[in-house]
Amino acid sequence: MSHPTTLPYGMQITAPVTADFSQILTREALELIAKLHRSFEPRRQQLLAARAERQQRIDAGEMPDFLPETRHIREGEWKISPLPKALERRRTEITGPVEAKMIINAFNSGADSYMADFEDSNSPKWENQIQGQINLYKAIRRELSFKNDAGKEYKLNDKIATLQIRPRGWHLDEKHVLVDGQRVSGGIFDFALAFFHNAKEQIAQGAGPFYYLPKMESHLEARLWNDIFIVAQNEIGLPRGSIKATVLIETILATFEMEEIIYELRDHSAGLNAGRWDYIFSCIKKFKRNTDFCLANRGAITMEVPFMRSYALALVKACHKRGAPAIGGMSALIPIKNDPVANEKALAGIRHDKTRDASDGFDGGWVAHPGLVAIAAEEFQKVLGDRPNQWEKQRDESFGPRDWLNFQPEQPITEAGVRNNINVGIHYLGSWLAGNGCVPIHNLMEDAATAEISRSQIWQWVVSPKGKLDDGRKVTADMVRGLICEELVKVKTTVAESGNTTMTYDQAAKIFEEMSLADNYPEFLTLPLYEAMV
Ligand SMILES: CC(=O)SCCNC(=O)CCNC(=O)[C@H](O)C(C)(C)COP(=O)(O)OP(=O)(O)OC[C@H]1O[C@@H](n2cnc3c(N)ncnc32)[C@H](O)[C@@H]1OP(=O)(O)O
Ligand SMILES: O=CC(=O)O
Ligand SMILES: [Mg+2]
Repeated sequence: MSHPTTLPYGMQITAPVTADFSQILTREALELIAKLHRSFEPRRQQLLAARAERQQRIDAGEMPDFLPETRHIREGEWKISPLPKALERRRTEITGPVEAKMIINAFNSGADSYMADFEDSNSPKWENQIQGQINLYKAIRRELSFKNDAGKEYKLNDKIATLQIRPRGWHLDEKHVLVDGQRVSGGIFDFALAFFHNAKEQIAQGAGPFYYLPKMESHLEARLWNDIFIVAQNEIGLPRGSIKATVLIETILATFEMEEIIYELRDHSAGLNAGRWDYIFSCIKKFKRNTDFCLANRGAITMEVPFMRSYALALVKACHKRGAPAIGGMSALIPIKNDPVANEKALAGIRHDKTRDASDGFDGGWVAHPGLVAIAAEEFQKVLGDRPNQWEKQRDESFGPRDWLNFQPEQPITEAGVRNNINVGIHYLGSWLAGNGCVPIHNLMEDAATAEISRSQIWQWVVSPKGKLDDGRKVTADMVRGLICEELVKVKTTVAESGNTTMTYDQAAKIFEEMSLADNYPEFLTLPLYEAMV
């Protein structure tokens, strides 16, 4: 293992640092990571411990509600700091993993914004993380190009989307980088590298540095990011408020603290996004021990069921009250090749999703694929016309626990639904272990968040007395084990037919079984997966 860079005092890197990688892993950038680690790691650990303690209280029957101690924030008059022009128009935001071709395609897609993803759609192999940083560094400087095996060349257009970057969540470490013998936070690592190398260049270009912050469960977790931003800006000599960040509301607990989260980040806030897939996962995870709680097949949990709809509307309300953008989430539908009828249906589904979000007051929404940008743009255009956004649209409903904790529907749960969760879960885990964090499966986009739903539903259907199929059979561990064997064969056949190796799929099935049948529900799928990853 070579280390072209002299490492800061107390730092170790346990993965290869090639000559290419050392362009990003520079001494100065690593100093920032070490500084942020020493300043904030104890707080990250306290907040993770607080999550675990709160989960124990919820397991024992406590239900979430608004915090009495932050009432003055919810009732006070305040707004976020003004946003730069580059963030005024976000009708279409494309997202995707940080590989060179996809970065170029996303920037060129015609979307207003591009969220480069080190999180749900990315498998955090060392090579993916560092190569992703190199790719973004080059793209920001218009130096990124790519040639595929057929010789097709990819280059950035003159007009490209505004970049936002999503680092990993608080629960994930970067296991290859240690400071004083401790692993650093994956989120701090991703943020600090991107920020250190690019923030000044982005400011010179008039757009950035902008981030997306995932999977938070409380306003105190948002305060941690805010404090990190303050130190990072100071360290490189940028004024406070140079950074702007959009928080994904994708946990049920964060819904009770939406205004507090915006408040904590108010100098750095670029609003909220409705991260629907992790949100569903979070609802299952948080109330998994409640025998009254059991959701139907994944396909039945749409944005239109009451608990999802009330959360989405409350998010628009919270944002616009505070002068902040409200960005819609992502439909898992993607264009379908070689089946025009199915493709039409998928595109109609996207149109429906974006029409609803635009009419509800969202200022824009996410798409998974360049082929969906124009449709999303058309639907927002119909509602917004010439306005870049609809921040002025105020909603006046009151939402609270009665709406957000009304977890329906509970049926149908079907054998096809059980099989689908198993099939998708194994397929996704196998791809992730092979280094690919976003996969089309059965014509839907699948990523870490959707895979979490699949394994959590299996866990819940086995444990909950309500986990019964529509034909009366109880979902049991034995039933699931049998179906895992059958679905593994199908997954391997599909993967082999698509020309990919099936090497990681037996391990994927084993991990899926452990994760969906363990007595103690594992908090995140990606935690054991990351340890298993070589
Ligand atoms: C829950 C959440 O967190 S949602 C956010 C995280 N999820 C995402 O970001 C989804 C990102 N999307 C993707 O990774 C892909 O669209 C997939 C895996 C779903 C489907 O990928 P594919 O099957 O390769 O799509 P397809 O073959 O139709 O792609 C056509 C072209 O569009 C490109 N493309 C597809 N999706 C994207 C994207 N999101 N960004 C940039 N380019 C893309 C492909 O690279 C391909 O390019 P090429 O023609 O130059 O070779
Ligand atoms: O990150 C987005 C989600 O839906 O999860
Ligand atoms: Mg998510």
